[in-house]
Amino acid sequence: MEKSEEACEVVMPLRQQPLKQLNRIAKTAPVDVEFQDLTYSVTDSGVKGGWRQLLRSVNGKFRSGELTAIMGPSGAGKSTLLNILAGYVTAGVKGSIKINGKPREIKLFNKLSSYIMQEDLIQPRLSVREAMVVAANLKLGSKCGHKEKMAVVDEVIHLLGLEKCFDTRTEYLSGGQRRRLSVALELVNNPPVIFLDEPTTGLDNVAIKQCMELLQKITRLGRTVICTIHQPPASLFQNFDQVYIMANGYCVYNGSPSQLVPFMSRANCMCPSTSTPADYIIELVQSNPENIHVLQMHTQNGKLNMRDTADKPQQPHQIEYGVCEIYQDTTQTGITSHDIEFPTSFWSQFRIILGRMSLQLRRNKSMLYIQFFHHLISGLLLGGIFFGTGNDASQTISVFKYCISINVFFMYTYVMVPVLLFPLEVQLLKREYFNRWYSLKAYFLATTVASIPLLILFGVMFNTIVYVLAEQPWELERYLWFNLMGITVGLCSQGLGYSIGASFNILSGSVVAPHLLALLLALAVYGMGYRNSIEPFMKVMMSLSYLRFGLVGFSGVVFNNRKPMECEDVYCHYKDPQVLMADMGMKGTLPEHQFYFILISLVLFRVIAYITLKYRMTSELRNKLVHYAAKIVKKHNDPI
Ligand SMILES: Nc1ncnc2c1ncn2[C@@H]1O[C@H](COP(=O)(O)OP(=O)(O)OP(=O)(O)O)[C@@H](O)[C@H]1O
Repeated sequence: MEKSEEACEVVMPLRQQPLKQLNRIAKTAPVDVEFQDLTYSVTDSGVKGGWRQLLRSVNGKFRSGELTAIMGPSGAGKSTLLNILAGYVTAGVKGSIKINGKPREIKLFNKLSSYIMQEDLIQPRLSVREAMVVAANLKLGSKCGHKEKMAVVDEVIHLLGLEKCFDTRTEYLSGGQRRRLSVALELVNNPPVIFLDEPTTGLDNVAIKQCMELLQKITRLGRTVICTIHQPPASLFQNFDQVYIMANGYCVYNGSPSQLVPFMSRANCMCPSTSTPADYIIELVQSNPENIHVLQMHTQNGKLNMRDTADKPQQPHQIEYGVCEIYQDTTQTGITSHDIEFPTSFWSQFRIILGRMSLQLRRNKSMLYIQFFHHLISGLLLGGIFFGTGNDASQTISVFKYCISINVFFMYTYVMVPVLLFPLEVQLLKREYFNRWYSLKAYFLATTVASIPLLILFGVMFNTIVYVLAEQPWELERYLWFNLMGITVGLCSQGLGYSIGASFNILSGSVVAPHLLALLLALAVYGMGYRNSIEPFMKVMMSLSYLRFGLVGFSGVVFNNRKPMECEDVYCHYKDPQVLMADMGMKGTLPEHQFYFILISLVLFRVIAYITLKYRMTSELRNKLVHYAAKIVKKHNDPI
């Protein structure tokens, strides 16, 4: 940090220098994005026919080395067009999208482009430097050495004016700094195409100006920069190389900002000298739908491009790269799976993500304290309630309730944490996964592994407290099995929590989870006390509840292979705990078997969570399923 500040003082600030590092890592040719007759509809029960057209046969071409703004009033279809061009939405789209004149290969295109979403989704509890280093490690791969990566990080940080907050934690950044960091994170691998959804929203005028300057700088690297913008300040309108104005799913202007006034004159919509052209055209299309029709006819729905010069040739000095590896890939027919791989290997991705998660976990002090005290206090309370019952024959039923309570503790604790926290994590994952930082498998494995040490640490602490306070037998094997049961029930519950957290938002998840847990708990204790008279159907149902295995497992650990308990009364019915095991329908059960069944549930829940995540992340798959489902429903509803 000090070093970079020193350097800034004595030499020309880096942001004024040519961007050597970024230029050096750019191995891709410039990319032009062209679209023709792009139409997109969604199901909407509120409109006639059940379908709503969001894009209506729009056309256009966004060139490399140019900063293009997609503008228009709210609801015009700007974000929809951006999502489609970026490949975020694919199903239900008609028309063609070409990359350098060739049909777009979505997976290869994702490798060429970065999408910066409207919400600044940035990993918390990392400094700007750490967040950038993680991005560089994941996005630049092993072909680039550590020194080169750091040089790129330095250059991007200075380019975006983030040097002052190099060591600031991301959660303490201002709105403008967060926005710049979102751009910086995606810029480290210098992608040829950058999409930005509303990059100026929520920024003040100075920040908007800085943001525009930044986008222009990136454009000068030969990048294709496409952003949506609601209504730019008049002073900045002319800074765009191309503007694409939309209204009600149509294109009403496509061309250079300077050509907008002559264009409106030709369409008999003279712009008064008191209005700025950008504001005026938006007012026009908002005030009267007929104007949309007139303007879209004049621009042939985007086919005509009103450029200052008919077709600006690429400025050779801007593009300094000779080798066009990825471009060649995109135009080759024999695409190998290697072409669409991630920049780093699976294990490197896993290692980097795990490192980041561990650091974030360590820094989340309040969460650590809460978990520590939750386990400690719960352990003391539960141990206090069942104090000294472990070998008391008059309390055998209490010991069984003790097993239920421990099971319930592990269940609620480890289900509810991911239910409440994972939906936020999914939002962050969305940005990084869509921009191809890493594979979902590497992320999911890292998430699973990162949570294990704390679960073991706190789980063993809780178990030891309740074991000692309840005065369970001092036998190492029994104590180890007791811990193993608790930890597997905890891990299994965590898997269930991930499945719920990956499927629902926080609100829905916190309603669904307790209902589901109540059901699993009811199945776990169903028929206890009725010996073996449980109906076969209910036996099958009970086998669906991992809590049943947990309960039987804990009971087996506590009651199996022990001498008769001490009885101080005249008669103790459950002096031999096996009598209770028989009454509860658990006689002859071995904790090992219960442990295996819990393991199966554990794997099952993780697989469900992974598939759900994959479904949520892969917009293509999700959109296709929704699209086909809607088509089937429509078919059935249509009168023959
Ligand atoms: N999945 C959907 N189902 C139904 N309508 C949708 C869907 N997605 C978008 N829309 C509608 O399509 C229209 C265009 O949406 P879009 O988000 O592209 O607008 P926009 O121009 O980006 O607006 P803003 O500037 O307010 O963000 C809006 O009227 C929106 O309500």
